[in-house]
Amino acid sequence: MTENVQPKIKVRDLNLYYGEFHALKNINMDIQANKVTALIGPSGCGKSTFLRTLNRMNDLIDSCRITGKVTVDGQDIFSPEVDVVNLRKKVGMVFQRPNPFPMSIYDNIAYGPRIHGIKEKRKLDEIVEKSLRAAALWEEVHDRLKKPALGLSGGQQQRLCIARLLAVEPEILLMDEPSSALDPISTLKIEELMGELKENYTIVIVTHNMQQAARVSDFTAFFLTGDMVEFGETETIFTKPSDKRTEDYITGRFG
Ligand SMILES: Nc1ncnc2c1ncn2[C@@H]1O[C@H](COP(=O)(O)OP(=O)(O)OP(=O)(O)O)[C@@H](O)[C@H]1O
Repeated sequence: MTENVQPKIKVRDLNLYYGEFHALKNINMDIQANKVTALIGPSGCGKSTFLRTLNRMNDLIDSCRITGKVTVDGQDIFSPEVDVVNLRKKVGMVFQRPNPFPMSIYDNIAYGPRIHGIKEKRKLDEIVEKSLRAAALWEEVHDRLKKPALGLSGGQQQRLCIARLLAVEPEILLMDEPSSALDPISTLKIEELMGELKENYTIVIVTHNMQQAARVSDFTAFFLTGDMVEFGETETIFTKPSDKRTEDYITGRFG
């Protein structure tokens, strides 16, 4: 069956500079909806920089300059009409270290919806439950919602951060090494969760862990010193890469 769907994100001739330093070189990529796309490559190759470009987090860095085009659902994200707050609501991000707010589990999840004007308790209760269920955390925390989020384990905190993100109804989830600070069981839970979430969201993940990329992703992009060397279906990248540098990296010859 041939899929002929519009990519959720299109990246065209993207270049990014930190001052004089050319950190991303002419990147072109189509990111498909309801799939997991993994970004792999050795340290410093530009994976996080690329991920942060997708919701304009690099705007916060003064020396950063970008050329080229990124569209989300056909809309140019660098266009002056784009409201960055709305963009980041639609394209949310989970970081390497879980970063819950120092407040209750409930208030962490309700925080975003409250900012967006939802005040009614019944509605907030509903969002909190739905988000925690979607992040596979509800069963573990439903009887302690008013307890501090910082009392949760690292793995639970990371799923809480995912739930917090889901509460503002994003469409795209950017995950920057979301399990690198977690133990193997928590890592497995996050990986299982990604499999469930992709039914409703488009996921882009940076990972150092090649087994993880192979397990969770549908598509993989291999970066090297700011170039995107190869991009394709994960199975192909891991079994028959077309570039020798990809092969050397995935077989552990460097990086
Ligand atoms: N704010 C910044 N200012 C200047 N240079 C930066 C900045 N952020 C990143 N860089 C440089 O850009 C390059 C790409 O960094 P980036 O963090 O995107 O790589 P990465 O592949 O995610 O690395 P890692 O796997 O180690 O996190 C590196 O050489 C890095 O030193």
